[in-house]
Amino acid sequence: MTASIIDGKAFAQQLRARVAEHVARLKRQGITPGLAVVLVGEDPASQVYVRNKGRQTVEAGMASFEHRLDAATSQDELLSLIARLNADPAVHGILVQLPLPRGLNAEAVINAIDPAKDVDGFHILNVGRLATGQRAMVPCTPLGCLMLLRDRLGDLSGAEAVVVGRSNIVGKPMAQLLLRENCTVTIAHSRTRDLPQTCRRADILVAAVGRPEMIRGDWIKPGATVIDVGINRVPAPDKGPDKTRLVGDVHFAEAVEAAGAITPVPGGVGPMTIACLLANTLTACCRAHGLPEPEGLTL
Ligand SMILES: NC(=O)C1=CN([C@@H]2O[C@H](COP(=O)(O)OP(=O)(O)OC[C@H]3O[C@@H](n4cnc5c(N)ncnc54)[C@H](OP(=O)(O)O)[C@@H]3O)[C@@H](O)[C@H]2O)C=CC1
Ligand SMILES: Nc1nc(=O)c2c([nH]1)NC[C@@H]1CN(c3ccc(C(=O)N[C@@H](CCC(=O)O)C(=O)O)cc3)C=[N+]21
Repeated sequence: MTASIIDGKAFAQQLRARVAEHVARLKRQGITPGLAVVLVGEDPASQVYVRNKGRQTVEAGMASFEHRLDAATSQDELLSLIARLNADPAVHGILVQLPLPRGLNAEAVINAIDPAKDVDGFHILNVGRLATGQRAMVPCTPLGCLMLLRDRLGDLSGAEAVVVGRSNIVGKPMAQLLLRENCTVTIAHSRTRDLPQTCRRADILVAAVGRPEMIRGDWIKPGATVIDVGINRVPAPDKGPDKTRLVGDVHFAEAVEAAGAITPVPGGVGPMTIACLLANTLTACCRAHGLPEPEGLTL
């Protein structure tokens, strides 16, 4: 069996177009959704993401506010920027790019964000709301994965879902969303005793590990739907000296022979993350103005 390739790039483009339509309607009412992105330090990968986010925010018709701070920024300086953004009515969404440089306390910074503007869904209040089934801001990457899964499979009820990875930004919220969808959810991690055998149970396998091509073809149940969240830059000597390419956490060439459907890297989950960030910003803006929320853009 050869898997169908889930085109996250095309799905994300459609989602951004729908967001842009709603934004245009809001602007005719005199409201412009605004997203503030805070980047501390000079991590090259983060700079690329932040630039992409800013560009796509503007393309959707929203206002983009970029704050680039020196790596030596103190916790107090960062917290006072967050306080200003919380108070700014033109800012409906705030994203602090992670990881933060050493010396800064990410937990404290995230929990200082107004939960209503927490478009990453990382604030403890949004985490708790998601876990208890209350209306929350849902983390962008898991939300994007869920949209792809629903589009492909429809009702997920009763499916065996295995999430490899238990980070606060991907693995745990992904597991919460799958549980909400009535999947039977297993969360695997570095202490899982028999990872290959655990993965073989999965009708839905989500890989968020950060280890290039770790998940092999024979770990995949025939016909399973595989969502590869991993973004790993590895050397590509075939392309020339010093060249690199992106690979996921799943060994794509092997997995494509076993799975029913699979997301590629790049062009899978990554573009969905940014599209969901824009959707969350739109949702936050509508909530802030007491307007009805556009349908189908969040849970
Ligand atoms: N496409 C996108 O939009 C995004 C992609 N990413 C990518 O997703 C990947 C995961 O990101 P993130 O969740 O932040 O990563 P973290 O490093 O925070 O978490 C990795 C998780 O994988 C587990 N793990 C590590 N090694 C193994 C192993 N050998 N076997 C089983 N489990 C293992 C860890 O287990 P333990 O807890 O026991 O240490 C941990 O729970 C990365 O490649 C990242 O770049 C991240 C965010 C967005
Ligand atoms: N507060 C915070 N929120 C995040 O959501 C967040 C973060 N910090 N820190 C880093 C991770 C990573 N992340 C990605 C977003 C888009 C792509 C993406 O667009 N990827 C493209 C390729 C990009 C490329 O070519 O480098 C793709 O997969 O097709 C990837 C990864 C968001 N993250």
